[in-house]
Amino acid sequence: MAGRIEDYALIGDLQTAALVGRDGSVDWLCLPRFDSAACFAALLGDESNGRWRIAPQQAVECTERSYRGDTLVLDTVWRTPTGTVKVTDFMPQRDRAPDLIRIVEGVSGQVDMRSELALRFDYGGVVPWMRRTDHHRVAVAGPDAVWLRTEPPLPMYGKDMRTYSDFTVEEGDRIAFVMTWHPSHATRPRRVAPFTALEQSLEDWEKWSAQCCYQGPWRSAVLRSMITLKALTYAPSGGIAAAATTSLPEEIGGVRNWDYRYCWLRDAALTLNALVSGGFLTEAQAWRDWLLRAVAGDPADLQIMYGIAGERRLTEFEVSWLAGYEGSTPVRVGNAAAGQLQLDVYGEVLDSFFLARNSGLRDEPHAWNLQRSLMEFLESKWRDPDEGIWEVRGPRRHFVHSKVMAWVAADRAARTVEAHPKLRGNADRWRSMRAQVHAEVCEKGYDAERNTFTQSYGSAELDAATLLIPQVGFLPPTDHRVVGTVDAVQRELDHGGFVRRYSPGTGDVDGLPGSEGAFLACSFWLADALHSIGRTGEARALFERLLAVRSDLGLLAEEWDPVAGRQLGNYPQAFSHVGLINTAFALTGLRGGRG
Ligand SMILES: OC[C@H]1O[C@H](O[C@H]2O[C@H](CO)[C@@H](O)[C@H](O)[C@H]2O)[C@H](O)[C@@H](O)[C@@H]1O
Repeated sequence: MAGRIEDYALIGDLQTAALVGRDGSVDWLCLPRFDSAACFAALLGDESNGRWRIAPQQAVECTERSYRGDTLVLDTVWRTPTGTVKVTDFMPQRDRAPDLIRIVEGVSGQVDMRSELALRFDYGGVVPWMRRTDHHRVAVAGPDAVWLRTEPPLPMYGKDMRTYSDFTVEEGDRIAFVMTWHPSHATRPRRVAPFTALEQSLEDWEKWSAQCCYQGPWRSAVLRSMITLKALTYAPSGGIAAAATTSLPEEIGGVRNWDYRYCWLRDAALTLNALVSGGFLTEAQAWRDWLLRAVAGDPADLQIMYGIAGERRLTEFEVSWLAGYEGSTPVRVGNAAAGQLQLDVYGEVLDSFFLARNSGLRDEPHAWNLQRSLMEFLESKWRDPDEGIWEVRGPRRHFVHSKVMAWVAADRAARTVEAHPKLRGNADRWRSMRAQVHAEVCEKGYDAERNTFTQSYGSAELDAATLLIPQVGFLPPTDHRVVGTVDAVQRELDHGGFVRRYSPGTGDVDGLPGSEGAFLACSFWLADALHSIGRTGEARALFERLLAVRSDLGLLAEEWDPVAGRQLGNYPQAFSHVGLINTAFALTGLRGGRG
């Protein structure tokens, strides 16, 4: 059975990522990309759906684990009655084939170890054909091939369609297991030198992390979140995945299980803002280039999300042979939300361009042309109902947050032309749209009796996304409607000291049965809003509560269940880590990720 979500560590090579449990088992890995089929899918089923465990023969869970310094190299340590052993897991940043390297090191005494590899391609459904070739085991099924070897060579044996190796390590021993994926039709992959690759990986990550400009009291939490965001970036294209997994449930046993291994313009724009705030401009440049390629064409064809290389078709289907995380079905691959209209995305994208420009990112003429086309499209669409930031599968509505973000788009476009007169654009028209949106939201999206903005026009429901109103500059934090909204969200969307995004249990809010946990990004937004209205003590207390629910390695899923005291939803999730970074910046008195 899979562990708790927060029991998993993330390792990755900037093209894909693996989740490693406290028991030494890699239970999730998609090869060769984040969104490829998984060859280890025990996370969403059981051991028979593929995993790779290396651990002492006697011990179950490790005694300690940590990332080495400011890197994505994971050390897992077992202290056993006979000795201590360490397993170091990492994926070298890739030139060609992806490698997963696991180095077993004897620390003291002697420990009997076992490696048990069960490869199951196509999301745990396909058992490969295994063969031996000079010091390698090779697993082949359809388009996939995986090569396994050790350095120095160790005997391996096959049993029950798994590959085992039993061995003993003594103090000073170092044995490297190297698993390499490549297309089955290609010639054998080049050999990676595992010990050199380890040194190189440590150096690459330390060098990258050293650029982080945040120097406040929460530096280690901020940097771990930055590293996690970087790990979710698909280096060849600059696309950013929303999370490393599919179908980790928002409710244990429930149906709210979605595939997040894609690039949402919203999540990516917010991620980019956080990276820019942290001093990482190269990623901003890469994502802007990704975006220009992905959305090239008619702005009417803009999707709210794409594949990590810019693919448009993300057809959703259910993986019937996987039993789901703790029985949470269906397991979904693909995401039908790709076909939705979500008006806030335009505001997110224009805001992130605005921030990038103000942060010194090189300007490209076609980047401005793209923003102009997006504005033209939005000018004709902002009055329409949409599916909104929460991607509800019920009927379209006039979501307040969507309209506020349409205001942001018009505001940033007008201000860009004001600041850069050489850029062509009809600032008068955008200023006029900005004024119209503002007036409409304040008239139709605000409930004067309860002194709060609502989820959609005319609705009594609340929405934590309206906490962003002061952050994006729609109204000043001192405005009584902002303060009233903060109070109302605290009163009505509180979930064990954290915040729900809306009330899923009441009425037909999102078209889905069941409930969900507190939404971590929204909880960070409440901390930001509290701080902005001068209630910094409450903001800090909430922020500290949020830091406390991170995993021992500093990772966050999408949601938190305050009753069961466990994380929920896809993992690790960029949205949550972006929230952490922005709140840390705000509470430190530094600029956050908004224009
Ligand atoms: O719960 C309903 C929706 O959940 C997913 O969307 C959420 O995740 C996205 C990626 O992080 C985020 O951009 C969005 O705001 C969230 O609501 C799922 O992808 C949707 O299909 C689903 O309707």
